[in-house]
Amino acid sequence: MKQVGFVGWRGMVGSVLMQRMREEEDFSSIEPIFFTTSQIGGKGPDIGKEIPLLKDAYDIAQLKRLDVIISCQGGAYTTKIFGQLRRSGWQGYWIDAASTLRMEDDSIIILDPVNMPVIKQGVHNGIKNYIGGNCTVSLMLMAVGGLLEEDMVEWMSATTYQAASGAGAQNMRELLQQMGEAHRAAKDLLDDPASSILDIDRKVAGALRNKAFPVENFGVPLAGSLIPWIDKHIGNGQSREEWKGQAETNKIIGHRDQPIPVDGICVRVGAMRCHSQALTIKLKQDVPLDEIEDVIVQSNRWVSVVPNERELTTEKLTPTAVTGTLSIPVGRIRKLAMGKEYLSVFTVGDQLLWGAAEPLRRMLRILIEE
Ligand SMILES: NC(=O)C1=CN([C@@H]2O[C@H](COP(=O)(O)OP(=O)(O)OC[C@H]3O[C@@H](n4cnc5c(N)ncnc54)[C@H](OP(=O)(O)O)[C@@H]3O)[C@@H](O)[C@H]2O)C=CC1
Ligand SMILES: N[C@@H](CC(=O)OP(=O)(O)O)C(=O)O
Repeated sequence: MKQVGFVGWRGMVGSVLMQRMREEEDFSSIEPIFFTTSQIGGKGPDIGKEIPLLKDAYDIAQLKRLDVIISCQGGAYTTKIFGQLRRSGWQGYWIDAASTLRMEDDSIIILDPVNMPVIKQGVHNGIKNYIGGNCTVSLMLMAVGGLLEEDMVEWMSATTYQAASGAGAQNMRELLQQMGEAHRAAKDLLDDPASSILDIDRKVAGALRNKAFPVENFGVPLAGSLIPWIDKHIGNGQSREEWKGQAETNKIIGHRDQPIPVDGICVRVGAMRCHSQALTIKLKQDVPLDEIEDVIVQSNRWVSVVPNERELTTEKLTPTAVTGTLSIPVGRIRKLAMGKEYLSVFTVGDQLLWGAAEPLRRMLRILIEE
């Protein structure tokens, strides 16, 4: 059995990974060893079988014994440990949720329902580093990867509606605190059916702008508002999250020589853990909508088409409907007024599942079944 080390298993992404691995009984075919940066000698997670106590995630000698390491610990850990480990001669497989190594030539971005041939070729060629993609990119490709695979797309533009979870566990908590504060400010007026809605609105706006409003993690209010910037500025007016759209998409599908343009605006909204995206797709030619829908639904078994009707859309194409599931609904599919090659699509996906943990556990399976 392969010895597999887990670092970052108790964080938010790591916990979702543990849950999925238990559900899929992945632990039965490996010898798991759990690591920590802060609780050496403590107890690991309950995985339904005996495991050793937690080992030091900075102990290169321990890490060197492993066949595979899965890290959900974050980029700082990868930056500190990965180079040392490789320089020490370690030849094992490194599977990582962090973005640090994604664009390196000796790594593959993993999203097997979309790029299994690229992954298989990588394993065959001796590539040892397999990195989960950016959540927005992975969810977009789970939704419309079929159109790219069929070479139907000239360019794509995404406007995203990204959940608080993408910014971390503390940010999810802060969003809820902000919601509570906004409600508290208006509660007395809300309880009075005769109160004026404009008075309620004024109270809420006052609370959001108050210096005491909890913004330690987001920096500004998200509840009752939105934030049209995610991650750093890369210097050309684009945010790093927006840059990843084209860079990672083309690497995932293996199109690095003639990249398909992908660009747009990434926006944080007050959803908990589902990212949504409105995509404008310029097709290479006019294709009827029923053919487009066929290509989308046939591309993987998690994607589904929601008919472009009001009731079905509001019921099925929302973060509330999708959260905690692997479903990738795609809806609002229609041609835009700009012309028959201009397609509009809306999609929703759980950013902790397909956007983070699921590609990692599936990559481990691929390696074990090799
Ligand atoms: N959040 C996201 O949506 C995505 C994140 N990623 C990547 O995954 C990395 C990890 O993200 P995320 O899971 O959100 O990070 P977390 O902050 O939830 O967890 C990271 C580590 O913090 C330590 N930690 C300290 N206090 C606690 C606590 N109270 N509860 C749990 N863990 C604690 C744990 O390490 P220890 O046990 O060693 O103390 C844990 O492994 C990111 O840095 C990013 O690179 C990738 C895609 C999406
Ligand atoms: N940046 C994403 C989450 C994330 O972790 O992305 P990446 O894995 O590319 O750093 C978000 O905020 O929603």
